[in-house]
Amino acid sequence: MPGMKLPGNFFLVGLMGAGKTTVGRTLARATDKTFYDSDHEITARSGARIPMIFELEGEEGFRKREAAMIAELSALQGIVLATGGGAVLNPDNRDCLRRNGFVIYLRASVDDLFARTSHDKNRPLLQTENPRQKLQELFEVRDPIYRELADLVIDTSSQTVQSLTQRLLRELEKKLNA
Ligand SMILES: Nc1ncnc2c1ncn2[C@@H]1O[C@H](COP(=O)(O)OP(=O)(O)OP(=O)(O)O)[C@@H](O)[C@H]1O
Ligand SMILES: O=C(O)C1=C[C@@H](O)[C@@H](O)[C@H](O)C1
Ligand SMILES: [Mg+2]
Repeated sequence: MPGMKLPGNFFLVGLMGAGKTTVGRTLARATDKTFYDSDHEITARSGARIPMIFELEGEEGFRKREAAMIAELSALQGIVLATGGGAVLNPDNRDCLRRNGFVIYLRASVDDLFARTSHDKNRPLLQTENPRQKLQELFEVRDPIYRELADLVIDTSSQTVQSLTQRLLRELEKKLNA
């Protein structure tokens, strides 16, 4: 199915470690779209990594940069956008995503999320004594928000990135042709 022509933009949402960046890249390649990652764009433009932005400007400062980035990127055409895990907390961001593309929620269990994030220090919200519990709390708050926003929910448990991408392509084709 590589090179499949699907219309519009795809926006990936989900918690830290859900695979938005990883799956987003392969999905973009398979659909001939341009890949963007809001976290990477914020880092590239500010010249500061995310933990540094949190340190200097607090989470509030980061969220302002994130909202500006989501507004700008979601207005583009023919893209796959991996959003930051917390982007959906802002109703303006949710509106931008809803209006400008097809929203995919990559859903994963807290155990999987923990396993996929535990070796990476680049996520300031998980630099706590008990990152697993933090992920559990974030899951409880955000899972209903991701579900409400999403046009498609994909369960990522026990699935490789390749098989997930193939499944996504099949589901997208079905939905978009329905
Ligand atoms: N389906 C999967 N199976 C196994 N490992 C995966 C899967 N999806 C992603 N990973 C791995 O989990 C880690 C986190 O993935 P990724 O960075 O894509 O998550 P993310 O959703 O973009 O997180 P963040 O919101 O923090 O940016 C990476 O090391 C990636 O290779
Ligand atoms: O879940 C979150 O709130 C975050 C997720 C990451 O993608 C980054 O956007 C940042 O670390 C915050
Ligand atoms: Mg990411």
